[in-house]
Amino acid sequence: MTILSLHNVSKRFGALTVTDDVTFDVPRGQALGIIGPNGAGKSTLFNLITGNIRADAGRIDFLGRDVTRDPAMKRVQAGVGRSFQIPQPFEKLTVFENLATAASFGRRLPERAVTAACLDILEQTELMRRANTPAGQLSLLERKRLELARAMATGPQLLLLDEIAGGLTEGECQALVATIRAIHAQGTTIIWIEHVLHALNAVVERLLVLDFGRVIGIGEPAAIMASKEVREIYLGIEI
Ligand SMILES: Nc1ncnc2c1ncn2[C@@H]1O[C@H](COP(=O)(O)OP(=O)(O)OP(=O)(O)O)[C@@H](O)[C@H]1O
Repeated sequence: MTILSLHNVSKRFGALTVTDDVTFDVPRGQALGIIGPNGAGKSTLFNLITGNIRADAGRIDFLGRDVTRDPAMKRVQAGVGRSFQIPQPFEKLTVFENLATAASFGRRLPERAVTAACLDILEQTELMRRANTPAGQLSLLERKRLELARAMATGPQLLLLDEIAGGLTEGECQALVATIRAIHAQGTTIIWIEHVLHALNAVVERLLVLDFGRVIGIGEPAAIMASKEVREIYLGIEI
């Protein structure tokens, strides 16, 4: 079953076409990676899927329903969860309070259920021992974990991760990858934008390549990375 479909979606900022006639499907349960040079339009694609910006043309279906005109809040409640490239926690709130805020925003749950859901996510994201620490005191890896946890707290069926591995050491990156793999193994569909290709390749089953807002390839990661067009874009970068 398809969880998300984009049909001929386009977006312009002034004279700049940032999303150019993008069409693709994501089957439920899949992990899809999105790669492409800086400015290719990757984050814009996420903003279109979450409803943070509106498409100029085309249609977006989520769980079989046309959500193209739905506001962001409605899409969160329908099951679209998202982490941001730059973590945006409430610095003075504790890790638990940050999660509880995200959980009550994303799901209409009674307070006890919110607490249970948050405890589950703290366990999954290895933040339990930091539950009562203000977000502002976390290490970079913990901030990334909190960003992931906040996205999970909204109860997503589709989890969008925006460059969550950036800036981590190799060891930290592997630790975060293990957590994301475990979340995926439990059935959450993931779309992950990432420049750290080996992290991406440890999780995703399919890769989409974006360049100047256009999809220039989508398919099995090894085949995509071997294609001439992709190698040209990444010329000089070790992949
Ligand atoms: N709100 C906006 N108004 C005008 N231009 C924008 C806006 N948002 C993004 N852009 C432009 O659209 C283009 C694509 O940006 P986007 O952030 O989607 O790229 P990206 O692939 O995510 O890049 P990066 O890998 O650097 O994060 C860039 O040229 C950017 O400057």
